[in-house]
Amino acid sequence: MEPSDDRAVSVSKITATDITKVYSTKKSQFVALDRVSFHVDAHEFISFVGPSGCGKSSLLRILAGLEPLTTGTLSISGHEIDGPGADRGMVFQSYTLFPWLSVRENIEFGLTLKGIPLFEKRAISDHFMELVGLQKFARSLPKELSGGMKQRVAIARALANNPEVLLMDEPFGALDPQTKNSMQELLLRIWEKEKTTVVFITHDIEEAIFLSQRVYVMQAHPGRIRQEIVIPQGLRETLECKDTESFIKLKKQIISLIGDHEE
Ligand SMILES: Nc1ncnc2c1ncn2[C@@H]1O[C@H](COP(=O)(O)OP(=O)(O)OP(=O)(O)O)[C@@H](O)[C@H]1O
Repeated sequence: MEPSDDRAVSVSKITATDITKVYSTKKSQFVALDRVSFHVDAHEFISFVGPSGCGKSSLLRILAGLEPLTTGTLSISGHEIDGPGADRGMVFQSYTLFPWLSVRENIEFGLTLKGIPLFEKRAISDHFMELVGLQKFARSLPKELSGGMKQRVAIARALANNPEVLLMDEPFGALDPQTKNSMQELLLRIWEKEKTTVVFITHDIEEAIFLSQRVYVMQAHPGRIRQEIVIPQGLRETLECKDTESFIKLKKQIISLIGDHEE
């Protein structure tokens, strides 16, 4: 189930050291993130969970280069992040497809901007449409798709640009439970196949345990990392694993970690 990733020889893809984020207004300052340090190795799937307001989205926006950090350092493959870049693909909760473009055109959007030749573009979009099971919908417009299908296009579009890291902010948060489950299985399959490095943000503790190799549990006021939880290998084989004793035990452990700090 795990990709052939020997942690002994793996290199940190993302290194964050003592990141602080302070939002300033004319009258006040608000510390959203306080000395947050973490690392993500190449090909790892990492999640951040925590109560509302703990700074999860701020952290992802900083990783995406959409928001500057206040102090600290943050690098991807040794290069400091100083703005958005093609090395990072993003998938948000809200559907961000271009409504006037077909599924194929949405997936090819970044490739068109890069001037990739047509035959190469077609091969890449074919591969990713197949990966997310949307070959039959190549010509459909986003308005003709369900929420789950739109997110599959968003994932395919992000991956088509061959990013070093895939950043996902509650991508399945708006989906019904059944669709959410099938999207989680699909994402896990894609991750195993493509060996993408993924940073995933979610409120859903089950989702984080099911998808991730490690989970960073955050606390709020100010936003800090409370604990790093390593998910045991072999725990997350199929969706049924969510009903096993060890899965439920881990879930309770994370809930109590978050709960302790919400009082
Ligand atoms: N642009 C901003 N200006 C001022 N404060 C902000 C800004 N963006 C976020 N904050 C504050 O920073 C804190 C962290 O916000 P953030 O959205 O990162 O948390 P979150 O963990 O993603 O929350 P949620 O799970 O509810 O989405 C919150 O208290 C929020 O009000």
